[in-house]
Amino acid sequence: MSSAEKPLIGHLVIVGVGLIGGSVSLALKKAGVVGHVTGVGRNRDNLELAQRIGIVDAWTHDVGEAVRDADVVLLAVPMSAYASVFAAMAKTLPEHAVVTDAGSTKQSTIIAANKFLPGPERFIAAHPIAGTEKSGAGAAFAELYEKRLCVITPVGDSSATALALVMQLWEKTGSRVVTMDAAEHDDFLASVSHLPHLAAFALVNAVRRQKSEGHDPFCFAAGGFRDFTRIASSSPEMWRDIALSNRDALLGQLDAFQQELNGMREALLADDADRLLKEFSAAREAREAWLAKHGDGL
Ligand SMILES: NC(=O)c1ccc[n+]([C@@H]2O[C@H](COP(=O)([O-])OP(=O)(O)OC[C@H]3O[C@@H](n4cnc5c(N)ncnc54)[C@H](O)[C@@H]3O)[C@@H](O)[C@H]2O)c1
Ligand SMILES: O=C(O)C(=O)C[C@]1(C(=O)O)C=C[C@@H](O)C=C1
Repeated sequence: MSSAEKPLIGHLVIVGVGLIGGSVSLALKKAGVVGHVTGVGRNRDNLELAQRIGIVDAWTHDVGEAVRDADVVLLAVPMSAYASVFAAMAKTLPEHAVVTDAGSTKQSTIIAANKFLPGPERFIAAHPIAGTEKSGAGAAFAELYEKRLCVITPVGDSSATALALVMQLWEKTGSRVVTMDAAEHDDFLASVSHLPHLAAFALVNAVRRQKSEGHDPFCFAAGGFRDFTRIASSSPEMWRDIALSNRDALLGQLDAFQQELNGMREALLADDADRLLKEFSAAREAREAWLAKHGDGL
């Protein structure tokens, strides 16, 4: 970007400068499409770190002040913080400013925007389907979204200009943008993201509860346990919020998963080798097909 050129986004305000918000800033800076980035958060140490490592150019604890001359505002906070963040920016958000987010569930964010944001038509909900089990600005990296999907869930009265800008923003992070209905998004993510996290937390707890004196099953855990449970190292607060904000879809997925486990239990109880083999083979085939098609991200 030459000094005479106007960047795609003059002033970007990121509320929640953690893994996700920090990585958006690093990616957009790397792409040369953002002028000035202000970070908003609660934790001083995290914000100072974010400035030191070049994620933000300035920071504040005050959402209302930060958005006063924003062009784009990105929410990358836990799901339970949306209502208070939207309410805090309501009075000072300039009319031209566009708002997007990175929350893991989409219906709840649209409901919060409709309730608390003036001009909710300039809120374009988004979800980059990329992450790690780590949290905070120190975990952010510019390449997180490269070759990953970003789902955008516009609604009927979404502003066309806001939608175009938000699509460009996410494309500039390196992701492939797809648009989808918010309810459909929440149903899909309940099965391929939220259920696996609950299953990982539950599995670690099941093993943890088996611990007794002189007998620690964790001593014998290796690659299988490590691969299955990496995501159980994720932020408990973040996952509490995601689970509650997609409660109904997740309850449906838990029921379906329990049925699968019951089927395997029955087969085992009945020494039904054929049924076990059939179930294991079908799962392996489905996973291999997924890896072949989407294993590199898209
Ligand atoms: N981690 C992932 O893999 C992943 C992937 C995609 C989307 N998401 C979603 O992105 C969002 C952020 O996740 P993350 O992994 O970056 O979490 P994070 O914990 O790394 O960062 C969140 C930041 O928000 C700050 N914060 C909390 N409440 C706030 C408030 N009221 N006002 C301002 N700042 C506040 C925290 O201090 C923290 O710095 C969540 O909604 C999450 O569901 C996460
Ligand atoms: O790779 C991880 O650690 C993740 O959990 C990332 C992951 C997921 O794939 O479930 C988690 C939450 C999101 O909203 C999107 C992506």
